[in-house]
Amino acid sequence: MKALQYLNKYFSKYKWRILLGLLITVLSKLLALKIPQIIRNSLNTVDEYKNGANITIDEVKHDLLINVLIIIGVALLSGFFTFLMRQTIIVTSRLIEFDLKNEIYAQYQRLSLNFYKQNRTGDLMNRISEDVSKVRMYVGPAIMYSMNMIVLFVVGFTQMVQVDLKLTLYTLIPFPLLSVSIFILSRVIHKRSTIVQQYLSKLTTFNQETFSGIGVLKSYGIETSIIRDFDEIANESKEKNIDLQKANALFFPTMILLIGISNLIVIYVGGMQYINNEIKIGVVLEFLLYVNILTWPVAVVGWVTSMIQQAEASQARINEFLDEKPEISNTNPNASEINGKVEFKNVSFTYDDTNITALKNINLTVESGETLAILGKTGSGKSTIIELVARLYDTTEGEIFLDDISIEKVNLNDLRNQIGFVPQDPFLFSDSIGNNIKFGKQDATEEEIITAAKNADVHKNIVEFSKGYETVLGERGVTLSGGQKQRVSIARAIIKNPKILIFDDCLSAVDTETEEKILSNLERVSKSKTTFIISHRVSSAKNADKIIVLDDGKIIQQGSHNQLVNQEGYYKDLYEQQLLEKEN
Ligand SMILES: Nc1ncnc2c1ncn2[C@@H]1O[C@H](COP(=O)(O)OP(=O)(O)OP(=O)(O)O)[C@@H](O)[C@H]1O
Repeated sequence: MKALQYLNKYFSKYKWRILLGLLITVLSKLLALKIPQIIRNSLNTVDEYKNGANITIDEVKHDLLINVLIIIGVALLSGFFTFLMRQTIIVTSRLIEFDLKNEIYAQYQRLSLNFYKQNRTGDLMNRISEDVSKVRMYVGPAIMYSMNMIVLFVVGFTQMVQVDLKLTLYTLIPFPLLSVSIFILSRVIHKRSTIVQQYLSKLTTFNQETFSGIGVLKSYGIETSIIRDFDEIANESKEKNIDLQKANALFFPTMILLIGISNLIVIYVGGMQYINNEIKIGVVLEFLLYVNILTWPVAVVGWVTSMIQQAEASQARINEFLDEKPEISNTNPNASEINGKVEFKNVSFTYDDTNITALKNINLTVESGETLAILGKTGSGKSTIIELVARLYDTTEGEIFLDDISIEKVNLNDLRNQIGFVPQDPFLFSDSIGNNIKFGKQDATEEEIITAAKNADVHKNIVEFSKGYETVLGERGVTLSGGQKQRVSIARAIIKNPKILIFDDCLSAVDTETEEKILSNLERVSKSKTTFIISHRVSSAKNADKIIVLDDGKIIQQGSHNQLVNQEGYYKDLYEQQLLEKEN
């Protein structure tokens, strides 16, 4: 129950609703437990009349009629209270479910990029949907049925004792046995439901990955082997579910058996007591009704216990993510003015998960408004440099300064707001092209969207679609080519009008002619902005104020285009090779 303590703050938030629910439950059960007493009195009256008591048949009929009317009234009122009980407690559980989902979602947004690299999307989705549903079963139905059970037991037991202590004790003989079986079975259920939950996550992750990579799967023609893999996981998941169901299924027969024994005890012991004139006949019927009223709450004990066990397992999984501290966090609550001068001083960086040192003792300065081009072989550390500028990671050694202030002391929101980032593999949302561009500036006008698209040289393509900027992209919409995606993504960065622009190899999918056009537009747009261009082409780098060449995380060359083409090395070789390709 430790993990579930996390929910106490929500119980405290909705305490009045829950208390009202509790009050209504007490009232409803008090009324339900009146019925056995009324029936006992009716039967006793009939029995007394039969045994020659001083009472007329009309008085008996009148008594019975009144009792029938009271029973109908009590049943109706008890039903109404039961309705209200569901309305208060189940509605509260939906409110807590809503709050918890929002809390998890907000935490997901806070967590750093590294967290997403270490955890699978399917797992993240499972915790916010499946696990939260399991927790809701605890805060709603489980609590409602527990309250129900406690009230019925406390009130029912008190009434039984008041009527006859000896018969009560006999009736309750099977109950200790019941508690022990519930304890043993609930432990088994807890273990098995944790395993079932893990398999569910595994299945969701598997599905999510296969659907995202469906193009690759089909092009490699490995559908059959994927179906086999799915079948294997689904089969294991099924086996674990069957194991859980076996334990669940044992509950009801155990309960029914023990309740049946109680009924037999009431008939036998109560019958004997009646013969010995210790009790009246109505009491036997009253006790049989009590046992049957208590049957339902006892029978659901198993179900409730398993709901609580599953909720405990799910909440523990949720807490794991809620307790996660974002690796990158804002340390400066005050606004930061950003001009765009970036300086790396002895910066080294090692990725935690792979232990790869991607950058080794980097020193460089990019003045505000300057353009830096970064070249180098694949895996040489180019993307890592700009990931550090955007503070997606913090340096392992050395320091990065933004306008002469340590980047870790700059307000993180202001930093990110002043960066227009075009990643290597652009991501577009399943929304219209216009909205995808507007993502960079929510209040952008139509004119601004068009200008940005023109600067990214994608306007012509967009207007060719019948719905123009309203064209919906994604799963059920139009699929853009790699080059078009890159250019929409560039338009999204430009429209933001940030102080720092970052282009991570984002012209790789366009031809050299389009590249030239975009670059000359960018030169105009990015005039007063600090710009980072990562590329494998000299054509993208040649106009930059500074160029650096990386190799294995180290800067091996730096200077302007003119300086580097006159220097033996990677840049000159690349330049000559690409010149040759162009001529051919
Ligand atoms: N998220 C990550 N976790 C662990 N290692 C990483 C991660 N990202 C990159 N690396 C490793 O760091 C090194 C530098 O990668 P980086 O992406 O910076 O290279 P790059 O020069 O941009 O390559 P490319 O031109 O292929 O994009 C590589 O060895 C890479 O495998």
